[in-house]
Amino acid sequence: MRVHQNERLTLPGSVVAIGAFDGVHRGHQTVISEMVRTSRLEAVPSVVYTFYPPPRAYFQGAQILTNSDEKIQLLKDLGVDHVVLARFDEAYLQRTADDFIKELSLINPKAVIVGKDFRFGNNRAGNLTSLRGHFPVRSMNSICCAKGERISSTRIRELILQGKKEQALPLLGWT
Ligand SMILES: Cc1cc2nc3c(=O)[nH]c(=O)nc-3n(C[C@H](O)[C@H](O)[C@H](O)COP(=O)(O)O)c2cc1C
Ligand SMILES: Nc1ncnc2c1ncn2[C@@H]1O[C@H](COP(=O)(O)OP(=O)(O)OP(=O)(O)O)[C@@H](O)[C@H]1O
Repeated sequence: MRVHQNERLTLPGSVVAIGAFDGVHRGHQTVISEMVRTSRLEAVPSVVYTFYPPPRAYFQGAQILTNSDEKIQLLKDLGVDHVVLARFDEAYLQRTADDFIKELSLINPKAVIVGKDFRFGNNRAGNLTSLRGHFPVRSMNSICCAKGERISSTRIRELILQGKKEQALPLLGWT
């Protein structure tokens, strides 16, 4: 697996999943495994485009579940070919939705996998509709825990803050 920081990745074809992926929890693992499977079917490399620090940590001071090294190792274990680790800072936030679309165009995605409420670009101007104007976009159904709740980094952070680590660990699902 190759990690790209502060450099533009260029590929003739790819399948890409975009998101914070903080904790690389069981929901993320399902999304990424499915993305890797699709990339193999399409015979193109798999790419995870992620941010560090996670946007929620940057904006809301949320606890970070995995530092960048831990996140990279977990992504490697899932069979990902390339990780773009965008440094999420004041300069990055200035990039427009068009800038982001241009950057994604460099990897010629055959599929872009994002959450249903994904926003991108300065002032969160880009959304699923604008992304769909340029690439085939997919969202996955929610992976839920045994109690039926959607697994999320936010839920796991809450459990850890409440001292319920024994409930958080199965949601992270690291083995
Ligand atoms: C190029 C780029 C610029 C962004 N600029 C802003 C911004 O100005 N304000 C903001 O609240 N979020 C900004 N974001 C963050 C997104 O709103 C969002 O948190 C991020 O894409 C992570 O998606 P996720 O929440 O689905 O994991 C930007 C994201 C990207 C990719
Ligand atoms: N439980 C889940 N089931 C299916 N897909 C998920 C699940 N959790 C996250 N994803 C997907 O993983 C990608 C990255 O999501 P993100 O990092 O925003 O996760 P999150 O756990 O919802 O984070 P947060 O709670 O901090 O908002 C998105 O495509 C999102 O839809």
